[in-house]
Amino acid sequence: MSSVDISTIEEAMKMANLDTLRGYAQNHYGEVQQYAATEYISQNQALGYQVLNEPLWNKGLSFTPEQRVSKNLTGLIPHVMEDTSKQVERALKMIRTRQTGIDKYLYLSTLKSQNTDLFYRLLIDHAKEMMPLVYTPTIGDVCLQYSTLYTRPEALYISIKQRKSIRTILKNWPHPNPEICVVTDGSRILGLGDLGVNGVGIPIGKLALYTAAAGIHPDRTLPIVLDCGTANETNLKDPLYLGLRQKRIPVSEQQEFMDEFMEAAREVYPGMVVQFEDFESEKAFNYLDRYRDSYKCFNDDIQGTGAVVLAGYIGAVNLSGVPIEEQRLVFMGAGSAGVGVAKQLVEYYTKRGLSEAAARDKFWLVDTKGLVTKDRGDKLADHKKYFARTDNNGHQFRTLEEVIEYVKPSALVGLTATFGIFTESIIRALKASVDAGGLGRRPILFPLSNPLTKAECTFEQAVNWTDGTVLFASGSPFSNYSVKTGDHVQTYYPNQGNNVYVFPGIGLGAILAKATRVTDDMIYTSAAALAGALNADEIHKGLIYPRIERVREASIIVAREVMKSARREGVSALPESQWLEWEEWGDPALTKYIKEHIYDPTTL
Ligand SMILES: O=C([O-])CC(=O)C(=O)O
Ligand SMILES: [Mg+2]
Repeated sequence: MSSVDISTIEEAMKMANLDTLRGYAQNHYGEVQQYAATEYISQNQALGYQVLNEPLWNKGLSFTPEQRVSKNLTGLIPHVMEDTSKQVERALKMIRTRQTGIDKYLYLSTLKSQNTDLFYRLLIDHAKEMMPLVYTPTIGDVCLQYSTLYTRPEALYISIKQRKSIRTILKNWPHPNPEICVVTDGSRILGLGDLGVNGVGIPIGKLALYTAAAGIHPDRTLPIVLDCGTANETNLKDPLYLGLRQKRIPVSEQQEFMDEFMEAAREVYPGMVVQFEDFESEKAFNYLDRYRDSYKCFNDDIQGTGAVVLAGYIGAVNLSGVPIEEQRLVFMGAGSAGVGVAKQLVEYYTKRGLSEAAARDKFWLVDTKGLVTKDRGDKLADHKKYFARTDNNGHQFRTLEEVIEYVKPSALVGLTATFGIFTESIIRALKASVDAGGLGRRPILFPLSNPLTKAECTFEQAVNWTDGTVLFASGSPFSNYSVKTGDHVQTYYPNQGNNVYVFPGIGLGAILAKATRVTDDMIYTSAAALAGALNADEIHKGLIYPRIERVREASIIVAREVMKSARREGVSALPESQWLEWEEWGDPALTKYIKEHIYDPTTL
């Protein structure tokens, strides 16, 4: 809580002893300051090895000579005194000389468990290089190998066998009052399928981003995996697998387990926002529907992905030369993310004045059986029915090629978890259909599946097969691509349309507004806020998202707008007087409040 006015607490220290400081803090400070005061007391009382072994107190080699004496640290650390930047330099050297993504991840994970400030300094200041190591794509490999990589617990593991003890388990978490929980059942980890308990890497990674991108205090985050068995045969056969060695339980049994979990979580941590992550589609939609009106929760894959793609789509349409009324979108993939994104875009169109039916008409969803139509003859999953087409005159379009030929889309979105499914002929057909509408028009192509090994096409392919005209966003990060013709080098910049641009801000906004629900408008607002967060340089470069180095700035803007939406929606439990004050002073006052309430790693 470095943003807390420690000098004031120090003043309190002068006038009171440590015991009365706590009372002083309770009487005079808000919750955050109380937390800081407690931290302050603990830090000042802890000595020697205890300080070094507590990642939030450990300052590595930055302890001053006085601190080394007063905290009994002399001789426990090397003699040199270094500032943060020197220690960041060492960490960077270490990471850059490791050979594999996993090795780099393991180093970072150890650092995180030993020196919180240093880890987050590194992650925040070197976001472009570090985020892919802590999150997608590396986290995908980590989850695949988690049973082997495991050395220590970093999350709560709640198995169906422990149904009766959910409250006890939640209370066993060592940090008081978590504000945000990311929970998965491991059933659809990125595009990698059912990884069972090994999917826990996702909540861990997402919560590290909550801290790096939105400044939620690391001690206030809670990763959880619900172990309901797994359909993954490789895991079940692996003697080192860490989860329950049984097939996934039936959906109805998991529903009861989930009900119990949600109730217990609210009872034990009433202030906590719950983010559902990487549940397979049917459960993802069911749980969101079931809990959204009575719990503080949202689904990142449906709503977070929906919002981030909407933000990018707004930017892309502006650059595409294809007027919004003429846009026609083909979605390859009709799972939680595909349908979630399409619905978010429908909302965008309806907000721009289209009827819901006219908006829905702009979307053609394709799954493994072809175009999703009402009369296809198979039993459509409930979440697909909304988008089932009726304009096919009894004809079924079985392949993506046929659909593109029929629809002549302006935008193609991929959420299939199938590498390379956007082939050269498909991408060229997309370009041709956009070109046919007039000169200077640009195709929108979003291969969004994660990690990179599941991306529907690469950035290089997209550029080459559209003669450089593509407006591109992928879920995992691709590098810039340069093409040399004679002496001229043309560099193309990809966009990363990843939900990391919105979920941290949605969570932070909901927490700070003391939202009792996460409403559709809060999600929609996060997209609009992100679309408006680009700076002049990014607009000049033709980007549709802020550069990833600016994710923290973007998250603060997203959080601010989400807070305001919570207030408009009547779900903010903050006192009216607080809102009136912000209304009087406007965005700068609210932004200041947010900045004062977020964690910023101490830099020495
Ligand atoms: O984790 C990511 O990078 C995006 C995401 O939610 C997913 O692919 O499920
Ligand atoms: Mg996800």
